[in-house]
Amino acid sequence: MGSPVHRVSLGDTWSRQVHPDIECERNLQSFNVERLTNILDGGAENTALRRKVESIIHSDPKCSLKDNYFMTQNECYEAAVQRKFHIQTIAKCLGWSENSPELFYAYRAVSGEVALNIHSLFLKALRSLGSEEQIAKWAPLCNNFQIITTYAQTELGHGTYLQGLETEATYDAATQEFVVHSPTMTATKWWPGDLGQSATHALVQAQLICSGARQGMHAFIVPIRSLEDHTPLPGITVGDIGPKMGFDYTDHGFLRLDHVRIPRDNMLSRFAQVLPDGTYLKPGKLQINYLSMVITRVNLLWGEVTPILQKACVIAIRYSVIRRQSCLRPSDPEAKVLDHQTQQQKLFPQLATAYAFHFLTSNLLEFFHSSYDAILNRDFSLLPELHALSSGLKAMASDLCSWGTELCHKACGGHGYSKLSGLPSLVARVTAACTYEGDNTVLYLQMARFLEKNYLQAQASQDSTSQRSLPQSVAYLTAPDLARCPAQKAADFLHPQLYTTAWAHVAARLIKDSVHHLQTLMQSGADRYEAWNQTTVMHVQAAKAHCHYISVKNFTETLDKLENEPAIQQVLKRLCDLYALHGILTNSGEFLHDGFLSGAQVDAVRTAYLDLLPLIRKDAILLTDAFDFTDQSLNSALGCYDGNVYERLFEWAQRSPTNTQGNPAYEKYLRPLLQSSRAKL
Ligand SMILES: CCCCCCCCCCCCCCCC(=O)SCCNC(=O)CCNC(=O)[C@H](O)C(C)(C)COP(=O)(O)OP(=O)(O)OC[C@H]1O[C@@H](n2cnc3c(N)ncnc32)[C@H](O)[C@@H]1OP(=O)(O)O
Ligand SMILES: Cc1cc2nc3c(=O)[nH]c(=O)nc-3n(C[C@H](O)[C@H](O)[C@H](O)COP(=O)(O)OP(=O)(O)OC[C@H]3O[C@@H](n4cnc5c(N)ncnc54)[C@H](O)[C@@H]3O)c2cc1C
Repeated sequence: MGSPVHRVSLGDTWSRQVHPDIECERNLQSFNVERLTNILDGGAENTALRRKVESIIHSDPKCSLKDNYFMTQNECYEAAVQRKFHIQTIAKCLGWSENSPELFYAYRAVSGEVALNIHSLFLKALRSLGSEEQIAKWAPLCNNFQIITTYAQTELGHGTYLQGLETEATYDAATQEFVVHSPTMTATKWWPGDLGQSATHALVQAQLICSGARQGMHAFIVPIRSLEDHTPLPGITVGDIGPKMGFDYTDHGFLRLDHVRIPRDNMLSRFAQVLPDGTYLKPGKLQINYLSMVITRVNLLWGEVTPILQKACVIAIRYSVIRRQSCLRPSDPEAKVLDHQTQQQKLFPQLATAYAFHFLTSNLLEFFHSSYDAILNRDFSLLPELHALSSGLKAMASDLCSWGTELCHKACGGHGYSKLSGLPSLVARVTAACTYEGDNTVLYLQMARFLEKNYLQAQASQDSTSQRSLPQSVAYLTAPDLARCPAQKAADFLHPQLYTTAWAHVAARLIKDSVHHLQTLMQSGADRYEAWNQTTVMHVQAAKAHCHYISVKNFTETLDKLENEPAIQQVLKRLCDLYALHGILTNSGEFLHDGFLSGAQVDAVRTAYLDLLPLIRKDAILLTDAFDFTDQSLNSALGCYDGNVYERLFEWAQRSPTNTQGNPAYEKYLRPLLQSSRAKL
């Protein structure tokens, strides 16, 4: 069993007791929390390893997140570099390698708040786009931090439309070099993380120009700062882009290149090559150069986006059993706010989503691992499905995690607005995920294009004798469809088969409608481009419904695998039911539209949904404990395991420099103001 000592980890001398209002929530365990933690970790041995790593990291004060909330942007950055440095030192001592679970757990322990995150993204890009020789040359330099790297793709003028990138890499056969150049102001690289103050090398995505022909976006390794004294190299203008909504600990930067020469070998050449004489060997499809984005989208969902919502749920739900407000009946003591039905209705769908996305992203990661090696070896058969899934699910997960984290912050009332709750920084961080690594609308549209193609293929194979099977995630497009939902009472909506089929029905209808609308516009004379733009709102809706279907189906399949864990299966089934039904209620128009559900059936969904809330309420704290975040990684005065919210909030506020530095405005403005009014008293 994980001892509570592990979780009561802040070690505050005044906090020896767990608050009785949270302690009583843990008295009646309807399932084994430790076992659920093991399932979430992918095995008891992983839980043990994670806790071992956490105790190493937390025992080093240099890795602490304490007082982060009182720092300026520069102080945050410096502290994040210090944490990175110390984690690397520990990793070196203990032999934790680049992609080891130990390093992943170490970053989780410090909530990912380290500098040089994009350095790892560079490595992932190198491993996917670089030749074996290039990997052998550059990876060890990165791993040993002999160089610090960034991924410089986005420009002032373009982030989404990669074909519009303006940075040029022109091959000079006479010297066998590329000349990398920013021809315009808008070609300036803008946003790359670790670029502002840290990186010595950038992976610059630029338009390859070879023998006068433009060949599209390719990746080039460009040295940008001296390895001697860190000053910008000739031809390089580099700096920080200034204050942002969040991510203070990351130095997002800008970069201008003035005819910077790099050797021919610095173009990553797993899929495309320029020979010494300037002959260009095509990679097949240009978009294979986008592979590193697929990898990053999948990894970010697992390592960044989903854990943020999980943490927000832990903080808001723990706080909601300590916070008391109003009496449910006049004679009662004040109620825990979590006992208000509306509070449950705010928080439990977020908790259900956090679990749904944990299992969903874990599955996506598995699909990624099973197809990645084949892709590297130029078998691209699974790439379209992987690209569509990683795009669509990135968009859905970051949208819903962002929405849910914001809701958790609002559900904590005034204290949720304090940075000391930990929630504002989580909101700021997860909001960025809706934009970075591809704007969500744009990514939904990538998924929609895949859906359109497969829908048309499904239609074609129905009309012909040759049946070509569809990718697994869209196989339902050929399955028989019910026109009406057979449910007769609320309890019928608690059958996973029933609500999964309902989601499949809605997704298939929206895909069909969007494709038909597109075709109708084209038949009436619009060209494909115009017709596509006129139907993109419908395509996004269809892609969202499809992603929702995938997530519901995945959650139900996860439950099926838990047959040997009946208590855990039962508690997770409630979350799965809630996730699916919440989705139906918030999109009820789509289910009513063609009469698949009647008004009475939507009422029955609502009844089933509301009946789930008190059942989940009993287990709510245990379900948040099961995520097993340490207090240090939560870094929240509201969310600690022991529930001593008010004492901690008060104590942390005392540490604000504002309380010790004196008030410079007093002498200059307040005193004169007060004194001028005193004369009139
Ligand atoms: C890591 C560990 C975590 C731990 C915790 C760390 C802390 C966490 C810190 C936060 C870290 C933030 C890190 C942010 C780092 C950035 O933000 S880096 C910059 C990311 N930028 C983007 O994502 C740009 C988005 N834009 C795009 O991807 C492309 O421009 C678009 C939207 C796909 C369009 O491209 P296009 O060339 O116009 O292509 P398009 O005509 O749409 O499609 C042509 C074909 O290519 C296919 N295609 C398009 N893209 C792809 C692709 N990627 N693959 C395969 N096929 C593709 C299409 O499906 C289509 O196929 P067909 O239909 O023809 O069969
Ligand atoms: C915190 C953070 C970290 C980042 N880190 C990096 C990094 O390390 N390296 C890097 O290179 N970049 C990085 N970026 C940049 C990021 O990848 C881009 O901002 C992102 O890809 C979105 O592109 P954009 O800014 O050009 O948005 P735009 O495309 O200009 O989006 C503006 C609006 O236009 C809409 N739009 C654009 N195109 C279409 C279309 N085809 N169809 C419909 N609607 C459209 C969008 O939906 C959006 O509403 C980072 C950004 C942030 C915020």
